[in-house]
Amino acid sequence: MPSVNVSLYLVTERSFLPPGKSVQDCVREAIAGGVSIVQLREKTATGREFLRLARELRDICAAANVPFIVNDRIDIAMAVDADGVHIGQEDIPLKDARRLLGPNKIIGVTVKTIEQALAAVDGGADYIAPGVVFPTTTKDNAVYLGPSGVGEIIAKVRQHNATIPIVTIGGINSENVSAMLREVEQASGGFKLSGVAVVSAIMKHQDAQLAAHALKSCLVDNVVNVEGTLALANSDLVERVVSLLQRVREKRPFVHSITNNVVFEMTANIILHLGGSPIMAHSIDEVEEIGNSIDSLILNMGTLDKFRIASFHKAAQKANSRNVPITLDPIGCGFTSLRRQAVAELLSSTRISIIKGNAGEIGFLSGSMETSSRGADSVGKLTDPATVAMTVAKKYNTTVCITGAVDYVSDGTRVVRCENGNAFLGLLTGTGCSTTALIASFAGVAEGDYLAASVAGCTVMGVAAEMAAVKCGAGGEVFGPATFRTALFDAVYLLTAKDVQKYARVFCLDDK
Ligand SMILES: Cc1ncc(COP(=O)(O)OP(=O)(O)O)c(N)n1
Ligand SMILES: Cc1nc(C(=O)O)sc1CCOP(=O)(O)O
Repeated sequence: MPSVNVSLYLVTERSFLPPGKSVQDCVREAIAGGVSIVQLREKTATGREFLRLARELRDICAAANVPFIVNDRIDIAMAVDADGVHIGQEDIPLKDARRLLGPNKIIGVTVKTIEQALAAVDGGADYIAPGVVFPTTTKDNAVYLGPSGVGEIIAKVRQHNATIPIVTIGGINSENVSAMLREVEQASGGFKLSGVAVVSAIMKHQDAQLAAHALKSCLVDNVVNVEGTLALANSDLVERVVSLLQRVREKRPFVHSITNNVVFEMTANIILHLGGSPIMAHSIDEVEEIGNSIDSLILNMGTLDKFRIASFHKAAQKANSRNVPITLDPIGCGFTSLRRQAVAELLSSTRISIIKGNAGEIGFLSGSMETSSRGADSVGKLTDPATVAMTVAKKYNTTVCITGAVDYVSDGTRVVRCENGNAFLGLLTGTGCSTTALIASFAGVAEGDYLAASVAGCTVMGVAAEMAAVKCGAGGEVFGPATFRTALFDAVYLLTAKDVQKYARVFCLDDK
């Protein structure tokens, strides 16, 4: 039997599907997004339902030339002539499964220990699945191995001289997968995983194709036999980010920040580490003069007062007169009447090149009732952030960037999804303002392409966060948000064009 491609393995769970979506549609979309193998796992289905679903999914998978695997039920796998089965340590033993299915069917085995892994290899399994690699709520009481535990199993299996595909499972999503793959490779002494298996990261997604695509793009070069760099992201956009990064480092744009008291030092440093030249000044007595020589202006509405508002207007007038891009970070703009009035006045009297905010802030500007602000924090969720970004961009004739676990950027015509990032970013105050500072630095050299500048800012922050998060765990230098901050700033400073090309996950949503 040729080696099975387990690079992106979808395991189904109907109860996770968004309302109105069928498991068949989800599987079709996921295959279009790059899933390489599908397993039907429906623990609550009756035997008949399971059989019917198995038949339908077998046909969908066969049409796409993707192997179709049945979880646990060898009888159903045989009845529908599936490509194979997946069994756990409590299921029918591998030896009996092989006797029933014959040599030409795929048998995958869950393993939790090195002993179980070697036994499955010696018993003739076609792939093994050590896990869970991260805690998951999809399966109760799953034994947690962590990336280091998975790495140890891979090391022992490879030292045993086995080339069997190894796929891990449990709590994997597009935010944690890149870092996890690198950690596993490190812990195994340099052996890569053959793939990742996911349930919720695809099944819960409104757009399973996009979800699969995002995961798949993280596998490039990090998983055995998944090669290439840009094919899965929008390569033109990635190249634009690379060229903006080079331009910032060559031209050192002079970026003026009128920003909040919490992030003064952080903003100056992130601009400096990227390659720009920061100036932090908010006195009304000098902002106009400073405006004579700057390349980019940031108006950040945190810790707002009437003096800062007056400085905003004076600096903005000067910037508009010189065609210098202005990036507005409307912190908590719907939260108090001072902020509501300030943002309304600024947007009606000033040409703003980019508005960068969280869902609560941009939701407020769109008139949406789905989100609100509690101070600087966003409350609630936008059902369709891509459309909200586009609506606000059109309304204010600007470029809009909504930051969150996934960022959306729109210039009113196009929408781009930026998927890099890491959960640590949410634990460190000021990372949103730092993204604004990166965007503004790129805007200073973007020659009017503010969509690209915004995508560049979000992507650099996201990729740097992923690279910093790799240093978390056994033997690493990141223990929590404080050490993450140091690693993040270093990652921005050290970021190369190659890193961007390898890790950027940016997608132009051309159906908008
Ligand atoms: C790819 C993959 N890995 C692991 C499992 C878990 O299988 P098992 O241990 O049999 O547990 P249940 O799925 O039966 O709950 C899997 N299904 N697929
Ligand atoms: C089906 C399954 N088996 C596991 C094991 O380790 O044996 S973990 C798991 C569920 C993984 O779901 P999610 O991708 O949503 O975390």
